[in-house]
Amino acid sequence: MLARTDGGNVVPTQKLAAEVLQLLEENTISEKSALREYFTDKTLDYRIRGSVHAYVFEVAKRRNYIDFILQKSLGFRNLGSVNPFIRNLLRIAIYEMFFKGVHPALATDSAVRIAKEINPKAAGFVNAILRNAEKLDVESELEKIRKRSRRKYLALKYFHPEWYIKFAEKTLPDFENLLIANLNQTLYVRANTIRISPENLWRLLEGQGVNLEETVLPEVFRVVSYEKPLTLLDGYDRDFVLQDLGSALVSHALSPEPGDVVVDLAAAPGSKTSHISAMMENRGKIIAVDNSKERVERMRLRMKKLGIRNVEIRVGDGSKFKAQADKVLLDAPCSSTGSVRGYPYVKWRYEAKKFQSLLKLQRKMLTNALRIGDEVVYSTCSITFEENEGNLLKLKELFSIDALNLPIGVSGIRKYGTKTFPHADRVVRLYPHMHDTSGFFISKMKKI
Ligand SMILES: C[S@@+](CC[C@H](N)C(=O)[O-])C[C@H]1O[C@@H](n2cnc3c(N)ncnc32)[C@H](O)[C@@H]1O
Repeated sequence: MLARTDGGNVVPTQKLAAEVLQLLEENTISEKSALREYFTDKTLDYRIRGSVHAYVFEVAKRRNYIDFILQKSLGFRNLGSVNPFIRNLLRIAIYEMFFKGVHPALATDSAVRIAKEINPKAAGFVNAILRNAEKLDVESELEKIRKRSRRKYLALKYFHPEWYIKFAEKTLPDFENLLIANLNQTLYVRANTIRISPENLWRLLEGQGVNLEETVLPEVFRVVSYEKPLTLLDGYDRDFVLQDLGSALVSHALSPEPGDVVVDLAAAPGSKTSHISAMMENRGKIIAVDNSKERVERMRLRMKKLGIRNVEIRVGDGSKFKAQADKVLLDAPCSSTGSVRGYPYVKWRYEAKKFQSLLKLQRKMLTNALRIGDEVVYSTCSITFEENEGNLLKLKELFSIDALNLPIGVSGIRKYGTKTFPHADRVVRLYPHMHDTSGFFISKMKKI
């Protein structure tokens, strides 16, 4: 597909997608942020945007497999030493050849043309690498890996890093189903009941070509199909938000009431805050805290568009923030291992050291949450034991755990290596392969 950019030149979408992938590789931002940033100063038709969006997500999802093919095709030269734009252009061409069903000659031709524009010398290189890739017997290369290491093989087969497989196999007997479910995202919309009833939202979206299905929550619908990107529809971030069903269940675990004072300690970009506000009928008070100024600013604009009036937004450190509340939500910063359906790049950014400091931060924030209020909901969009049951075990002298009564979910993990979490049946886990949600952990505790 060809895109006409602001300068009036006709540009292939693969070039735009390679630029977004480069942005993503060079900054610790999500696919959605990279696309938003990239599109800011460009007027592009929504179909072009859609095509760039699809390339970015599909390549990001399979990055290890694509890089495996590229590295084999490069021989001794390291893929990391290739110019970043060219590297991402090559990734796109490999994706087209091996997954999109584009004829290898066509995929190569379009990558070579784009490379020629950037740097004529690079065009020959791109051509040579893609010809090598076309000749590569990927199946037998994979077979060699399978014989050497089952985990390495599964990592390539299901497009996940080895550390993820390691976590998943320790956590779930049927972890391969999770890996498969992680590859396809289901979208959900939540009615902003401050402005619209769920019935009227259904009509509003149906009138714009969206097919919906009911879920276990009356205000949340599963998106079956759509014609135009949901973010471009009338009512987006005003009458409805895009929010995973699992994320919406977290606010139900908190069960806020109209007169409550609630503190949301890691609130941005405000999906749960806005849901809690709607459940409180825009009454009472929510203090929404986050330490990222940029995310807080986005949240501020969003709350305004949603018509929310009972939220006080603060930039602050949730591990030290002082307040008093009836109920506290800590939807903690986490490794996001449950969110890879919607944020595939998360898979390629894990660092063991960062993981350890995240665990410490989560415990500090949870300890502070219990200073602020007697009732705390602790949730993460992570499937690891350490960030969830593991953290609760470490702080167990501070609280008792209340049983949750959510319409879907399975118990937490009781046995993990040498550790035993005795309250597994009181906490809830949600999994992509079981519940068609992001992976979530939800727990509710009372201070003792
Ligand atoms: C999982 S996200 C929260 C999502 C949010 N609850 C929602 O539903 O939209 C975690 C948030 O924690 C914030 N964060 C990280 N460290 C923090 C800290 N020390 N204090 C407060 N917020 C923090 C991040 O900026 C991020 O916005």
